[in-house]
Amino acid sequence: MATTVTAPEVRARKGGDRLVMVTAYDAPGARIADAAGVDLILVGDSVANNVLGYEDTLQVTVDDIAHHVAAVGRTRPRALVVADLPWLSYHTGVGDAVRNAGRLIRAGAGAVKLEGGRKRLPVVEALIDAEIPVVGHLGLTPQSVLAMGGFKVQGRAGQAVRRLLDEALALADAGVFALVLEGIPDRVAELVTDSVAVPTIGIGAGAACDGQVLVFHDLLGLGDRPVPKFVRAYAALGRDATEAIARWAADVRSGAFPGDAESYHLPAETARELGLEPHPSAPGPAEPAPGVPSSRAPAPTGSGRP
Ligand SMILES: Nc1nc(=O)c2c([nH]1)NC[C@@H]1CN(c3ccc(C(=O)N[C@@H](CCC(=O)O)C(=O)O)cc3)CN21
Ligand SMILES: CC(C)C(=O)C(=O)O
Ligand SMILES: [Mg+2]
Repeated sequence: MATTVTAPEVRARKGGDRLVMVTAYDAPGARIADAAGVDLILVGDSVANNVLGYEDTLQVTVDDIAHHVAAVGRTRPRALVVADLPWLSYHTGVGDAVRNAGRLIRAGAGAVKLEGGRKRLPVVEALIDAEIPVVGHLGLTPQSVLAMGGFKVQGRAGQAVRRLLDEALALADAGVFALVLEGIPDRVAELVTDSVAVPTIGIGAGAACDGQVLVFHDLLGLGDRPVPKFVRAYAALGRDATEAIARWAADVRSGAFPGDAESYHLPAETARELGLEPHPSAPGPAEPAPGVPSSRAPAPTGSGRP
């Protein structure tokens, strides 16, 4: 069994092999991501948009995230599971923040992520004091959507760039083991990456970061709306899934589904006892005594598939 990726191992990847992080919100998503060999799985508060049908991430609660973290954690992935601290779970005091983060760790996370810079330093320090590894998140921070006036690229003006760099340095100083940079110009992310001692993980932050993160549904083409500019879709699973269900629906309506192969058959003996025609691919004698060898039924003639 491969061992789990740890926060110190992620920290040590600064300037080394690029880090790969993807969101996952449930067990099948986590298994798919882990089988692909990603380093980190993010149980993002973007579960709000991508799974729960909300317009923004402000609607999800610690209960919601814990529920999804538990599903991901049950798959025992090799990747490090990072849980987003949702909006208002760390804004009401350091004690609340530690208790809420602790719930996500007990639900199965190996680290937590929170949004914001200098004003989050007391919380970051308290979490680290409580032995909880923390990932920072700067730039386009979706929990600030109302304050930002929309999902807008950040760090475009000189003063904003200087502030971003200062906040990144302060978070790294406080002890975050990685820093997500979202929705900032590539040159700004490069400046931050070259300045901080911890790995940067970019999303809409250009190619210079120490790693990249994307949302599962965006990467796989599972979303229901246009994706941001920074997404590259490597599959069209939403389209494929709709086509598959439509083909099945047509087979149901035409009677082509289910076929023989998808049906159970009466044992020949029972059929005869009831005066019915035995099915050509019927199994042998009904319910043979355990351990008593029975003559095998003839192999099914057709696969039952078109
Ligand atoms: N499916 C999904 N993907 C994400 O990347 C994502 C979520 N959901 N939900 C939470 C946040 C919200 N995010 C978003 C949402 C929209 C834009 C967006 O439309 N950006 C504009 C930028 C406009 C500008 O300021 O230049 C774009 O056109 O890309 C960006 C990030 C990122 N996160
Ligand atoms: C976009 C990533 C970084 C995130 O925070 C999320 O998916 O919730
Ligand atoms: Mg998030």
